[in-house]
Amino acid sequence: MATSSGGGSGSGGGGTYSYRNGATHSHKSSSKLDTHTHKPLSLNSSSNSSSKNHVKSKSLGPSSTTQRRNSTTSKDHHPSVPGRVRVAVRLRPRNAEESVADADFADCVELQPELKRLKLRKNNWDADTYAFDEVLTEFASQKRVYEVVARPVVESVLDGYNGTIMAYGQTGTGKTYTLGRLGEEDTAARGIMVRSMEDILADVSLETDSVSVSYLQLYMESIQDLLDPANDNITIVEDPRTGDVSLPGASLVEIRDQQSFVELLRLGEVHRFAANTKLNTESSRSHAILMVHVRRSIKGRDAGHSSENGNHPHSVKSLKPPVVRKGKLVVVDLAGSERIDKSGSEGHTLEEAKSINLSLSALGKCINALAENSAHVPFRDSKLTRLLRDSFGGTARTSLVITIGPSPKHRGETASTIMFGQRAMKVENMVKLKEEFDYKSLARRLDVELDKLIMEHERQQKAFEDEIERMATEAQHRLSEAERNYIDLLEKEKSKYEKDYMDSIRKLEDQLDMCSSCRL
Ligand SMILES: Nc1ncnc2c1ncn2[C@@H]1O[C@H](COP(=O)(O)OP(=O)(O)OP(=O)(O)O)[C@@H](O)[C@H]1O
Repeated sequence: MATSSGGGSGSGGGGTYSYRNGATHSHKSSSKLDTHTHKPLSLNSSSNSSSKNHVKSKSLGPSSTTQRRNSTTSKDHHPSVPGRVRVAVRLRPRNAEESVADADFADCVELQPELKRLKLRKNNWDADTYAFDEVLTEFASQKRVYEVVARPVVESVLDGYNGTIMAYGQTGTGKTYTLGRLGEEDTAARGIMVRSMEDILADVSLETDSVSVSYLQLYMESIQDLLDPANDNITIVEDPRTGDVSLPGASLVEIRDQQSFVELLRLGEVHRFAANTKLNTESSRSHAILMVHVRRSIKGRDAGHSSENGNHPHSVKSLKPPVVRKGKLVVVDLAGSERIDKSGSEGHTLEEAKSINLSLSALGKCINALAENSAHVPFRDSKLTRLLRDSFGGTARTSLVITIGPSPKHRGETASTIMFGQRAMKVENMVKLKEEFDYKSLARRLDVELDKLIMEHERQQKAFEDEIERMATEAQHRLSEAERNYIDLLEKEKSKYEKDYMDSIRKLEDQLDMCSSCRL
């Protein structure tokens, strides 16, 4: 797993990376700030070591669609640019229950969005302050949340990178609201999944590119297909050479329009609900994972159309396969992060809680290891981390939104969510462009080329045969005409000789007559 500890000289755009609609932002963010001095304080010894290693992340590449369309330069050696995991915190508004129960109490957090800081109240007079990449208040619209949390990741997926958007937080704090809302009655409520697909479909060309999705649930260390519920024990396959993670057993549905994607999400939700009812559990106890595979062919680099450009079809260039960029977007709605001791679980619920705990703590351990640049990152400890291996801290661009509630009753959970987000901010990714030659499409193109050549050959053969036939017919005509002319000529000659002969006979007869009369 490649992590970057120095340099920070990323290519593709230059400048310090910031969310698109935010100000340029330097990363002192993996730190708790002293409330009074606002000086960064270390969280623990590990943060010391990591902060030594921490460098400012450079731009993750062109962010606008226009720039993206123009950035199709040849990159045969997949270049890597570093990019830190971006972490946004989102506060859910008080719900009805909290409005009544906590009426006399201040919220446990105070947000300072313009400073991108959050204050976690310890008591009435003291608070810890934390910096995040983005601080989203209870008034933040779904559109804004999409723009700051997800759009940069979606854009990099369209550029051929892997990207991950995760929501982490206690049950009921708005993870599903943030990621999974379909927004059918109220389009303004559309969540990150729906908005991501809108942007993807708006940017790809369905003639040359393809978009396909898998939708899964990870429950008690077993991966279930939300698009095909009978398929409930999917295995994870890791490519030892590239490190790519795939789920060959999962349904992969090609998406051609937004409506069919929304239908698919709805179907997934129905299956998720049914599966969880059968298992006597709640959806919040499983992780929901949406995988979107975007495969794009790179225009302007496809040398295969040389014949169309007026060049010779057999030029060497036509043997260069077209380039495809493959991006994978993984959107993970993590299970509720509450601790076992607090949930007071027993029996099956305890096992379930342990399983969630196992996967979330494995995720936490991987985050710690990545943040500390450890040689070993324990990805293999859980299915969740195995699944995210190529999407988190590795070769992917990652955005994490941590969701919190305002209630002082859940201060402990809120604090632990904040700590999780703080650690994730230290994870440096080494982003890799996933670009490869498309040999299959080259073979297809060569087949088409061959068919064209065969047709052309057949056409020329036929034209040649037609020409031979035409010439033979013409020769035949000429021969017949010559024959006719010759016969005419012979006839004329014959008539002439016959006439001359008759004339000579007549002359001789006349002469003979004259001699006979003289002799008499
Ligand atoms: N930002 C928000 N604005 C308005 N309502 C919200 C917001 N976030 C969450 N809610 C509401 O809070 C409730 C819980 O949200 P949600 O189900 O998304 O939480 P969750 O974190 O996904 O929970 P679980 O872990 O149980 O799945 C829902 O009724 C949701 O509509």
